[in-house]
Amino acid sequence: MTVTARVPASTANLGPGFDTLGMALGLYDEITVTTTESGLTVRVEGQGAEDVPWGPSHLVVRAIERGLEAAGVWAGGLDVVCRNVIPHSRGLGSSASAAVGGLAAANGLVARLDPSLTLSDAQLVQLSSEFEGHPDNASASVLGGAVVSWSEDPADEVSPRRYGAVRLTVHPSIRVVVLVPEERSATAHTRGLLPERVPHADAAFNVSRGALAVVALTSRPDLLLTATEDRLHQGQRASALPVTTRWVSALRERGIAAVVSGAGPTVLALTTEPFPADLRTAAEAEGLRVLDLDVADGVRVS
Ligand SMILES: Nc1ncnc2c1ncn2[C@@H]1O[C@H](COP(=O)(O)OP(=O)(O)O)[C@@H](O)[C@H]1O
Ligand SMILES: N[C@@H](CCOP(=O)(O)O)C(=O)O
Repeated sequence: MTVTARVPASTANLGPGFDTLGMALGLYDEITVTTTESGLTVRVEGQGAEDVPWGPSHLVVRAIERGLEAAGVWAGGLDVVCRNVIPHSRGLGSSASAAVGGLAAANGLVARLDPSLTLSDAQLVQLSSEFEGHPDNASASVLGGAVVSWSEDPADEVSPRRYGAVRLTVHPSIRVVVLVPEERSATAHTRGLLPERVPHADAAFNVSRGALAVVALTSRPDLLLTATEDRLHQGQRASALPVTTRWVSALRERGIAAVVSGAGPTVLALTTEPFPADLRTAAEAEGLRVLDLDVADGVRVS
């Protein structure tokens, strides 16, 4: 049996929605899994091929195994081929896409073996968020569109944290542009820069902007600039992301709703107009890749 999962990248936070809002983006990794008699073979092409392990500790392999285990299915052996397009450690959710892609591929195998065991989207959101830790990225790659995600504290010490998400339909006039630097930034590192506590006024500020972001994304794109303001994470991470911070400010000064994509360093710009040619030229001259992307649907398996 062979299945292929095509999984989109994602952008998390969208400014104020720290660990909550996300959006699936039209850059895709493809994972092809074939069941074999025994053993494991892994081949990786494209982004990260030289960096990730080609064996049982590979994120995609671990996610496939987790998906099979969750469905109660066992495979004698696996051949896994990853064709990666999503850049790693740039704030485009590559690790969440790897988790979602592996789980979805496993689910494709399960569906062929016994359709009654197939995992639902809600289970995929739960498993991928548990697995990777960022429900804003993971649920966007599962469900597509923009998402509001949440988590609930476990009832006891042995139960897992519970995750949920709903999909929002993004207003058709919203265009997405990302500015992707060459330099990497590990999410774990920039999360470490965040303070334990935040002032109440800043929390209230982000509550208003986060709620407004849902309105702006779905029906009032004219509110995007205000709706993408944030006081909870971007300023706190700025020292680790000087180029990103400069570009976010420069775009916002031109009236473009720009934010740090996930934990950075990519810049996400949401516009209703074509991205200004002078800014594109200037960003490219600094070595940033400027990509116009579609808002994507969720992971698909064939
Ligand atoms: N497709 C993949 N296959 C295997 N490992 C991956 C894949 N994508 C990401 N990873 C792992 O996740 C790390 C990046 O995760 P992270 O720092 O959260 O950044 P990102 O914003 O890209 O998710 C990579 O260095 C790599 O170890
Ligand atoms: N909400 C998380 C999102 C991390 O996204 P990534 O694409 O940078 O891994 C955070 O801001 O830490």
